[in-house]
Amino acid sequence: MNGRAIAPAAGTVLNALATGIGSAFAIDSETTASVQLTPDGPITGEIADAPDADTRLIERCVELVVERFGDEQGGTVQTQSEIPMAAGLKSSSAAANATVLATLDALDTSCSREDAARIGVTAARDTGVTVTGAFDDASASMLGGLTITDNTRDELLDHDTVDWDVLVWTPNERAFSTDADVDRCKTIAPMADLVADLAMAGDYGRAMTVNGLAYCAALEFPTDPLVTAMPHTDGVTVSGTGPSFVAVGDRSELERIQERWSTYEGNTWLTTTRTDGAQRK
Ligand SMILES: Nc1ncnc2c1ncn2[C@@H]1O[C@H](COP(=O)(O)OP(=O)(O)OP(=O)(O)O)[C@@H](O)[C@H]1O
Ligand SMILES: O=C(O)C1=C[C@@H](O)[C@@H](O)[C@H](O)C1
Repeated sequence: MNGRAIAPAAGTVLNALATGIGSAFAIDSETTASVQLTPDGPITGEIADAPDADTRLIERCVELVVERFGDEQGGTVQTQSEIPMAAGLKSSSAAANATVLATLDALDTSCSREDAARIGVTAARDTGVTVTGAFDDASASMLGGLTITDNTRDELLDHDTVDWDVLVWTPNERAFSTDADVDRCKTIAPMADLVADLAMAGDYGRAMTVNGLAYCAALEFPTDPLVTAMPHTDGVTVSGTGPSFVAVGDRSELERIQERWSTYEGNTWLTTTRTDGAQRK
């Protein structure tokens, strides 16, 4: 009873910490989960190249799928990831989605992709790795493309296919979502409402940039990456609760910004959006 699945990372259009409404888009960097189920026994997890990292999220994902679709199986789950952990690129959503699909694969069963994402969101809430549940990130990673969600009800408000080049800057430091100052984020709710209106109207680039200005102020991230990129890109923002930044736009313009962002410490890389989402392998 073995299963395997992959799920992509995502970048932010609208961070949901202020109002519960969020929006994210899948990008081409992924996490692989492998699950081996046994007739009984405990469920244990392992994260490749991160022996000290917290494995409770992926263990809870296996547990929830077994509770709903299995027969008290135990087993093991391993993740291997290209996505830097706690860097704002939705590593937790990708790990949860890949693990849920790999467990369904091992049980030789299935459910709708939206429901599979909701199981991962429940696991994230149960293990305390999220503030709102992050159904925005989970749905973008699971479905591919761009999603807009109401995280207070785990409801999909919109799903769109986007085909963008994406520039990412990932500084060396890490920022766990649950360490973010949620009260400060709530003070920028009027700007989050504006971002939601822009995103619902399909004006994703401007939505991202307003999100970036508001959340860099609230979470005290630098605004220089935004100001540098703004004249040359369609949209730029701090992603999630940071510290990564993402910009979208014309490839040759992004290459110019890449030169500027490469002077910052950390890793700057060009990628694309992903329309295919999470998949069994
Ligand atoms: N590859 C992975 N395998 C297993 N668990 C992971 C993996 N990546 C992240 N996690 C879990 O997610 C937690 C980090 O979640 P967090 O939301 O802070 O990061 P993120 O999803 O990268 O950030 P953001 O939500 O801002 O994009 C880790 O402590 C770990 O429990
Ligand atoms: O933990 C959370 O609830 C979230 C974390 C970030 O990724 C945000 O971008 C997301 O909107 C919500």
